[in-house]
Amino acid sequence: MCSRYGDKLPAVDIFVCTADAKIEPPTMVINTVLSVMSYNYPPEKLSIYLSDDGGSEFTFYALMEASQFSKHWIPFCKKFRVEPRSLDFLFSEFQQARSQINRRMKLYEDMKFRIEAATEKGNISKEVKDQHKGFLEWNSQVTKQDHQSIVQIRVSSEISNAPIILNLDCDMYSNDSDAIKEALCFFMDEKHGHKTSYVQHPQSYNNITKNDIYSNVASTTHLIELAGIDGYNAALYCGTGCFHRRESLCGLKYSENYIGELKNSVCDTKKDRTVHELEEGSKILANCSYEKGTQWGKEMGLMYGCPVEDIITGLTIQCRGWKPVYYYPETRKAFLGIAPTTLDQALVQQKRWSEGMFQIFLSKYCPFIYGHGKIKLGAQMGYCVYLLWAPCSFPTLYYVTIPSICLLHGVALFPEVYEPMLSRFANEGGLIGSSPAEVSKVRTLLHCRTTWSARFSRFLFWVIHQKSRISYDEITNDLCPILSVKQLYRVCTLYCDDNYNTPSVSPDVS
Ligand SMILES: O=c1ccn([C@@H]2O[C@H](COP(=O)(O)OP(=O)(O)O[C@H]3O[C@H](CO)[C@@H](O)[C@H](O)[C@H]3O)[C@@H](O)[C@H]2O)c(=O)[nH]1
Repeated sequence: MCSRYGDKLPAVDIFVCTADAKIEPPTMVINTVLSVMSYNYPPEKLSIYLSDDGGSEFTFYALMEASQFSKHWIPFCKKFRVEPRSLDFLFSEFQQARSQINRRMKLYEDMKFRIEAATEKGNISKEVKDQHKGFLEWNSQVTKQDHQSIVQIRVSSEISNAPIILNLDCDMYSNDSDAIKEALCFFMDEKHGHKTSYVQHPQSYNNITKNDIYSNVASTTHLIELAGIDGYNAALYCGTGCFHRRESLCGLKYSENYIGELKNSVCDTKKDRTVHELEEGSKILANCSYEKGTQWGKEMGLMYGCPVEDIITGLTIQCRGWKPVYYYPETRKAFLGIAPTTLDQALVQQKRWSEGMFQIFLSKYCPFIYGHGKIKLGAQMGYCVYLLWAPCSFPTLYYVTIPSICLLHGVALFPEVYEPMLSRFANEGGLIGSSPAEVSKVRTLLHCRTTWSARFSRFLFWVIHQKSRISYDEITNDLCPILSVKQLYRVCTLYCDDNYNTPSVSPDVS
């Protein structure tokens, strides 16, 4: 792609967001930042932003360390084509490559030690603080909830204004250094590229446990549901691992006249302004009060006011006429994150998601209302697979509890079999046309005083026999592995009473 488009490749802004230095350790955050800094992409076209809602000076310090470390790390990655470019992962997984990476590993471990020691102590030494004037922003009045502006999306419009934006959670590192180029293939497609608003990657994890009891792999979601909904041009925006077209994210409506040129823009304003001027200008934009009375959070940028702002944002973009793409690369996942591994983490996450999605269903953003006439019916229904997670928990709960309890207590799950039903089953089983003696045998079978499940099992066995016209011996010896009738047979023999003793001899069915 670089050789084909050369200088015409668009600039890309990458946003990593973090919120709490305790839950999201600064070393993890810089792992993500360093992994995206080392993309195989012209460095002058890449701008990386870290949004720290918690305003932690430890994260700031970690970034400062990372910027020093990157001078050793990025050239090394590019020279030896290291994959993936997440330090923690690489150093823990590829012990055999130690000799090659020993020097970087030592540098990294020293840096990690310094950052962790400062975080643990809750204090950054004066010596370190003197190295960067940024530390002056932190004083005794600064708290997690109330601090000066750090970075917001619209800030990048002041600084780099790239036409493509990648947004990432801080625990989601880049696992494929060519991911930007792959995503650009969609945006730069000559036929359909101009309609593409975003390219969403699945949310995959690198800490999947052996039994994956919280179902973090989510194969059904990733390989079937999201891919299926994409067939209706309605890829869901999942909040991370997503490449956006800046214009569509900032509220532009798609129209047939839209050319969709990805201008290699570096904001004009940047050229004549000093770093200090840019910084001051950005602070105004980043302040929460900037968006009061504007369309930010309503029509522009991410939609606020809902725990799953990403789903709503994706829906509104699609309703403005854009066609997003869901991309599941088969060879190498583009991003890997950290999945919840304990019950409380999993419950909190699932509860927040299902609550937030049900809120959307009940709000004016319900896809059947908001999306009516704007997106396809299949897409509206596809959204509801997720938006109705919360109420779907009731039937799910029923299916996992009630049948198990019934089976344990020998209670019938289905109504008792009675005469009109029998004729239907008999038809299915090929009994119609059988001799009266045969039919009578089945009747006896169904009405003998054993448990309901035994009767039903015996009946199934009979149906197989009738359908296939082969002997019981053949069924049990040859077809058991395929049809699993052996268990059925056992159940039959166990519950067989005097009225009917099929399993031992093959009845005459001629
Ligand atoms: O006030 C906040 C809260 C969270 N975050 C960051 O947002 C990301 C996701 O938050 P998290 O609490 O880890 O939520 P998850 O449930 O793991 O996130 C998934 O679900 C969210 C809601 O749909 C999406 O926003 C996320 O992108 C998606 O990964 C993390 O990097 C946080 O640091 C902030 O920047 N500010």
